[in-house]
Amino acid sequence: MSATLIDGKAFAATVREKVAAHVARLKSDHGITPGLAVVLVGEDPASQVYVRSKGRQTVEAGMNSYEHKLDAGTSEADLLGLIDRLNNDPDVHGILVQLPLPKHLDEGLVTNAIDPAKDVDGFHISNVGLLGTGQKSMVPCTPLGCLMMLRAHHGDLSGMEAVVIGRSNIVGKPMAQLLLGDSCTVTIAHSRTRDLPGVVRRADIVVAAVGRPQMVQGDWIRPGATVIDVGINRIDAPEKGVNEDGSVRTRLVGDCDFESCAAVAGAITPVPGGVGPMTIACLLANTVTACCRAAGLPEPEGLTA
Ligand SMILES: NC(=O)C1=CN([C@@H]2O[C@H](COP(=O)(O)OP(=O)(O)OC[C@H]3O[C@@H](n4cnc5c(N)ncnc54)[C@H](OP(=O)(O)O)[C@@H]3O)[C@@H](O)[C@H]2O)C=CC1
Ligand SMILES: Nc1nc(=O)c2c([nH]1)NC[C@@H]1CN(c3ccc(C(=O)N[C@@H](CCC(=O)O)C(=O)O)cc3)C=[N+]21
Repeated sequence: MSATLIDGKAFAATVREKVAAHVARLKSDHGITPGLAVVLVGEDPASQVYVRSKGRQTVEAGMNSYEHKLDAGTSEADLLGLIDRLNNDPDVHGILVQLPLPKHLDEGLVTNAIDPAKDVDGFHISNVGLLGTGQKSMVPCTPLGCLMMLRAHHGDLSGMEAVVIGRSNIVGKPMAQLLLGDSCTVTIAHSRTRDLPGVVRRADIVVAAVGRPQMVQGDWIRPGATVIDVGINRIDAPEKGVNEDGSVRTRLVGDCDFESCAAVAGAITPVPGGVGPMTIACLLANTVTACCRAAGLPEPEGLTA
């Protein structure tokens, strides 16, 4: 491997320290404790892991964590009722509804029911529109975490060729907006893109958000490019043996083939320990930002886009 490893886990720890320091000041100087409400509908095991992790890190940063676990059959009206209560609760500064939701619930409707000022995911159409027009908004956590790592690694990004693979509303599109905001020349690739390897070879910055394990190959990467791997994919790892119940053990991999990409890239994020921990750190950062805006206080520096 010749690439520099961008250590998202370590970077996330520094973001959380900044958040904790700001939270301590809000408490001591203003008597305000930021609060984050996380709503989980159903029992998806991966979602339960993330929600637990979010709750623990929220408390570790000195903030209040409110977890709402609803059963998988919860009606849309009940969920909207909860969101309405959270919107009107002055102790709650950030609201996150864990996605995906069970099929009978309309994700768009639910997301847009959240008060945009408390929308720490940045998924509300108002925040999407503000980001798209270069105005102050709540910025989606995963792309924000990627941007922070890119800025820390490169300094100024202006004029760089960036290729984002994936056009989802939660990762690909907001990532492209942020890179454009930093004056990159941005290409968004997706499943209909012709000659994806050829498109990716142009890039100084590659952000892979596809959901296909180890798809991006080393020979797609321009030598020296920076590779940000957003993918979180669980694959069978028979080399790790079997669980007690006889099922095969698994491991996490990204959307990039780490070995071959790291041999060519200038810098690369690992999976795990890359974008994932930064996503949660940015969620905490957004909660503090939302709290400061609500209180009319100055926002922490370096924690928004
Ligand atoms: N680290 C973190 O914190 C987070 C990680 N993730 C991970 O990031 C990945 C992407 O997530 P998300 O954006 O929600 O996924 P989506 O499934 O919503 O979007 C995937 C995108 O990849 C494109 N795509 C699929 N197959 C190909 C292909 N063969 N070639 C080129 N493009 C392709 C799709 O194109 P099209 O639109 O044409 O179908 C789509 O735009 C997943 O692995 C997810 O687990 C997600 C959120 C947070
Ligand atoms: N409303 C909403 N907002 C989200 O931000 C959101 C969501 N729904 N639904 C699911 C996705 C996924 N996501 C991750 C967060 C942290 C890690 C993370 O910390 N991953 C660790 C590994 C964790 C493990 O071992 O499973 C790592 O990459 O090192 C991963 C994925 C947030 N998401």
